[in-house]
Amino acid sequence: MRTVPAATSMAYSAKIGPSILSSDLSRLGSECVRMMGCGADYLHLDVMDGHFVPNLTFGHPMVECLRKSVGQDPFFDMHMMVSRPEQWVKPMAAAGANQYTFHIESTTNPGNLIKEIKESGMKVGLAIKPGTTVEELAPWANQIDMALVMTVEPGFGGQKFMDDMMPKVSWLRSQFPSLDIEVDGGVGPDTIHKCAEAGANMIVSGSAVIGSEDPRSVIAMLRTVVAEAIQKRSLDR
Ligand SMILES: O=C(CO)[C@@H](O)[C@H](O)COP(=O)(O)O
Ligand SMILES: [Fe+2]
Repeated sequence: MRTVPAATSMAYSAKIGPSILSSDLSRLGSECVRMMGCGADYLHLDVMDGHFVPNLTFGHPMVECLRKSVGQDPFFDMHMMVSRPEQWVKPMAAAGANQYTFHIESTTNPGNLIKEIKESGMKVGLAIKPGTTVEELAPWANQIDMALVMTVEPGFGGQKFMDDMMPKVSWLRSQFPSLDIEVDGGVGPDTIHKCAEAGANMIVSGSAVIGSEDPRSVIAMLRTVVAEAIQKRSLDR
């Protein structure tokens, strides 16, 4: 009887999501199309409200236009760096968002928000800032689709990767072997090995991908490193 190779039993896979924050925002639609054409698995869209973080980007009207412009296919992971994330669940779902990733620091009732996001037909991501412990996220891990471990203080692209967040990723991977775990902030060819070894499988990369002359090669390199780490973990089990 044939046995199923361990590698195929892993529930998660390597996915690369460019953060379009560092692109030419006057050409957001074509930048998204360009990233998908370069092999991106999904798009990470950073929503900032000037309150939860000291920077301002865009909201659901922009997402609605983007969806019309890029079509139904690209998966939109909305990174909601906003206070009162409850208020944008329905508008984001209507605008065409696929995943609503909110910060645990921004709400007093994560359980209810998770429920509302699911009822709106979106996947749920739960993010923690560098100062938030992974134990605060853990009670919700079985109810969410993805955990986001921030590797910079949220608010700006182009910051330095924080190595000391990697124990959070390793711990989550050990406790929740099939959970999608995303890292975001300062991730690129120089830092991807640490993320991959710790157990991250969804990789947000802004300036390293967008600022590259060859985004296709950078995306492919990031995916290969993560896929190899996943393969290695599955064989070690
Ligand atoms: O959420 C954020 C910043 O708050 C990120 O998504 C960054 O925009 C990623 O950009 P790089 O750090 O990769 O340049
Ligand atoms: Fe982000």
